Amino acid sequence: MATLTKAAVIGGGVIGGGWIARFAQNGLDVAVYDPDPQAEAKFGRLMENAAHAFGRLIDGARPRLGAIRFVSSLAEAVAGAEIVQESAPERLDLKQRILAEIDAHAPPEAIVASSTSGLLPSELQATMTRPERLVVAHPFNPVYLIPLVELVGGARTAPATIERARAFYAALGMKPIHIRKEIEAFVGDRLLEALWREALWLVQDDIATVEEIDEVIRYSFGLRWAQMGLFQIYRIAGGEAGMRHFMAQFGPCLQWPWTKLTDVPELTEALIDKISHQSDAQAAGLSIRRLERIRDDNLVAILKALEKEDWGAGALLKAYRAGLAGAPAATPAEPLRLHAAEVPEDWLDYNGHITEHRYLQVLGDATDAVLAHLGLDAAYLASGRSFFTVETHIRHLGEGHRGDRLGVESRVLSADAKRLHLFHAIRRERDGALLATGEHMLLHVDTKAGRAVATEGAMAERIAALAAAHAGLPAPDGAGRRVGERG
Ligand SMILES: NC(=O)C1=CN([C@@H]2O[C@H](COP(=O)(O)OP(=O)(O)OC[C@H]3O[C@@H](n4cnc5c(N)ncnc54)[C@H](O)[C@@H]3O)[C@@H](O)[C@H]2O)C=CC1
Ligand SMILES: C[N+](C)(C)CC(=O)CC(=O)[O-]
Repeated sequence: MATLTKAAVIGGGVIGGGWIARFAQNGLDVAVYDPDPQAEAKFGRLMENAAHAFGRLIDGARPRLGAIRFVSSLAEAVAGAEIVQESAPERLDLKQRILAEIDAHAPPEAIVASSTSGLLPSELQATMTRPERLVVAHPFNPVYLIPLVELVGGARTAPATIERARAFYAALGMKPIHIRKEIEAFVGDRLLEALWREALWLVQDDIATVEEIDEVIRYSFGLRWAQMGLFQIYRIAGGEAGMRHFMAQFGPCLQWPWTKLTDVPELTEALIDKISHQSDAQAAGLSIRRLERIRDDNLVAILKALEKEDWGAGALLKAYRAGLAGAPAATPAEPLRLHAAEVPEDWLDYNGHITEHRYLQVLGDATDAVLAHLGLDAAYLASGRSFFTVETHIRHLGEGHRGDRLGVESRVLSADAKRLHLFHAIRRERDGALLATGEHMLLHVDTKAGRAVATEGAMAERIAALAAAHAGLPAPDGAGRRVGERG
């Protein structure tokens, strides 16, 4: 479980958005400052992917979702924060200015972390009055799935800051690695850049296309790297004689040279055009959002496969999940917010509003999210138990339009051994308008016997805890209403 509870993220783009998701999914309340007026909407789309991925990765017990607030000033965001994650654009002058402002407004004991991909922490902390609390915490995209975070201290970083940061990121299911000496681009990006530089040469010299290079990687060493990295794989490639034999056999070719070494190809317009056109052809019409979903689903599958083998990033995932399962269940007296969706064109009817059955789709997905939250996962289904929805009442209260983001608040109205009575409110996120409610009765069933049976064990405990927490909330307007009733 997270060691801290209040975070601030400064800059909510690709990386800041990933941090917000990882923090909130681990129960931290997150305040965000980003001057872009579109930042919150962009984050909403990223969070949809992150929620989908986290739901698939952690299909059992999960921490409560922390609250996320976009605020209008940096000072407001960092007030009361225990960890501030700076994730603004990669410019030293800008970051120095932002870090000085964070330093002036954040509580003195807060950790100040920078997501920089390569700037030196000693330079970043130059404008800070409390430089000892600055640490580079360099993540990898998507932050909500990739575990590594490189921790790099500057000349004036306190060793205690590194240790606090290490404990904090580890508790989020991440793999913090302390890079002992500060160098530009640290370790991960040094390696990636060497490969990228060589790939640019190969494209420029018409040796291979963008797609062919990606195929070379994903059909060969890409498969090996996820589980054993570089050196251990080469050790095995040395045969029984191991690394010494490998070095003797392949060391000399470093001098031939096989590579263009460190020359950097000039990024001419022609080379940029060539790479962009080849990349467009490779994508074959798949949008960035679709590609993100494919990437995330594959990452989840790889992590889960490694988890079964108890190896590498999978062993880390296993330990993290065990920690979550062992942690006391956090069941605050507030509705669950587990499902969100954006209204696409094909959800609209001839009036230009969301058509009826799409409400049922959103409600059904929200019910699935609640069940997953309660522990309905593949293993539970395989054990021959599930839930069936046996009754539904939908009220249509407002009009949703294309592009609206919908968020669902879910409540347990009541539960007994076999029944689960749910109530969902679908709200438009922009203004909180209530568009529809759904009330549903579900039965817990033995799918082989085809009859309702009592829940048991962890499932029964989680339902009881949630029902007890929600029992303290005021009854939602419209719950139990019959069709045709007034008011
Ligand atoms: N994109 C990547 O693959 C990775 C990026 N990083 C690092 O993360 C940091 C952010 O990069 P991205 O998220 O990719 O960039 P981005 O461009 O997606 O996001 C940057 C965000 O910062 C906001 N911003 C601009 N000025 C600001 C200010 N004065 N105060 C607060 N926010 C401000 C922008 O509106 C934007 O939303 C950079 O330091 C980058 O090197 C680290 C790992 C991977
Ligand atoms: C391209 N990049 C240097 C910003 C990449 C990273 O920093 C890490 C990553 O996610 O590959």
